[in-house]
Amino acid sequence: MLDEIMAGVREDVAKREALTSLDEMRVRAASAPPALDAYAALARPGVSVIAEVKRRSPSKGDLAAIADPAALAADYAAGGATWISVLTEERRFGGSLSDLSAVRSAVGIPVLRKDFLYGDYQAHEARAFGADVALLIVAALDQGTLTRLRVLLEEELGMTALVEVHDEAEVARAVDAGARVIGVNARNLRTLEVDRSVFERLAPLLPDSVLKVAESGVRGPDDLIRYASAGADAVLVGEGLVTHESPRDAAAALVAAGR
Ligand SMILES: O=C(O)c1ccccc1NCC(=O)[C@H](O)[C@H](O)COP(=O)(O)O
Repeated sequence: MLDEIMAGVREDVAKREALTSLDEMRVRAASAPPALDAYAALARPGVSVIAEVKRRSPSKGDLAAIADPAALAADYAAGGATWISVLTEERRFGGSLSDLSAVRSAVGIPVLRKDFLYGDYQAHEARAFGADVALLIVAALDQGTLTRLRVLLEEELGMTALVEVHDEAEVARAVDAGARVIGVNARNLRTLEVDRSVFERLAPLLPDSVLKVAESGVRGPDDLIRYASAGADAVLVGEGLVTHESPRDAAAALVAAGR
């Protein structure tokens, strides 16, 4: 699944880079307003909620017809979310960079670009379109690229890197790359099944200094409480919010449970 997604992402990035060069994207990133301190926002007491703008997914197909991603993000922020996550991958998730910039304009809290980054172009693009955080998936990157992109995002672009792992070996690689925020994704990339016990297994391996994000499988407050008792500092929630009749109320209920 990951290889198929990456192949499509590479084709799409090549098309965008043919229109706007890396040099031009660097200039756009450098002229964007400074990134918000997403790390500090997540480090506050309690379990934070990262609320995701997610239209569809490989595992579930269409999830929600999101006509106005900015309005959805504003609802999440009003519900007390700490970050907004925006899926920008187009082919499998129906996202876009337009969604990212619309959300950026609508909220004053940190915004995560959730995509399949493999190179400098996408990192500069994330910053140029207003992201404060970008996802790095360990399984998609060799160690040199993982470390280089983490440094580019955090030390050059002033952003925060959310480094995503699925197993013990990837935890070691994320720590070696200097990750300060690590997300454990409970969704198996081969079977696409969600197993919340993966967080319970991997969280004890993460250094105390690292902020721990539990990704996938939060359908309501009970799931947040389960992740919290295993040491989560934050939960990242997509389907459970976008499919709710009131995403704002659903976000608020999670935020209340996380306090
Ligand atoms: O959601 C998927 O089907 C998926 C498949 C393959 C790679 C990534 C995938 N999802 C990205 C995510 O990590 C989730 O959107 C995020 O953790 C939220 O998960 P959920 O709350 O279960 O929608």
